[in-house]
Amino acid sequence: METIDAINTRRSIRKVTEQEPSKEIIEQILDAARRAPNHMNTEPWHFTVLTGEGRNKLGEVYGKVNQKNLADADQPTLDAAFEKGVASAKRAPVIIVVTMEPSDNPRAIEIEDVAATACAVENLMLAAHSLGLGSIWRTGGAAYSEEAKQQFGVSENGRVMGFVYVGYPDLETTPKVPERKSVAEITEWVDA
Ligand SMILES: Cc1cc2nc3c(=O)[nH]c(=O)nc-3n(C[C@H](O)[C@H](O)[C@H](O)COP(=O)(O)O)c2cc1C
Repeated sequence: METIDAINTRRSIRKVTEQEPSKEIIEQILDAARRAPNHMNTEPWHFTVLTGEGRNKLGEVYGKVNQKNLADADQPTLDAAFEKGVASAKRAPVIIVVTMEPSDNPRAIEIEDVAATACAVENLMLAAHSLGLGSIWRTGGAAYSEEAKQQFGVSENGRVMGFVYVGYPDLETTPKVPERKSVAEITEWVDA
């Protein structure tokens, strides 16, 4: 697939089949991720690939965050909220937890490390699409929780950037193309 076609046709894929992509194909998309631009070559990204029961690591985070939002609930309600979280982390056969540690180079700027990691995620998603996989970047409150930082070994200054769900698209559900502003609406040309 041409790069321009991959960019123009990628969609966030919310529904995928249970078929687990091979380790080789996941390594291929991670290889694309690590080629993203990054100022001062800080390479601030890290990827934790969850498959099978490994997805419970994220499920536990979702579960605990669900429970935190239920002040004064009884035990059965708390248990159900936890189980709902565990089930949420089974929505794709592979989930890639993307974390970022800011560089210790005193000249590095944190937002640039965040930007570089976001570029890596886009590379990853475009590579996935070009190889026939579907993906979606998910965050929600869980990504910004202390529980997630602890679970995935992120330092105080680091960040959980999100959870990229990967699998083979369930072809019965065609994602809607979100409306986008035209190039003219978002662009100003200055030539004098
Ligand atoms: C930083 C970030 C976080 C996102 N978090 C979520 C999320 O938590 N849940 C979700 O359904 N989609 C999430 N998305 C996907 C967007 O909803 C999606 O990109 C947007 O609707 C445009 O659709 P497209 O990716 O198909 O072009 C996220 C996207 C980004 C960039």
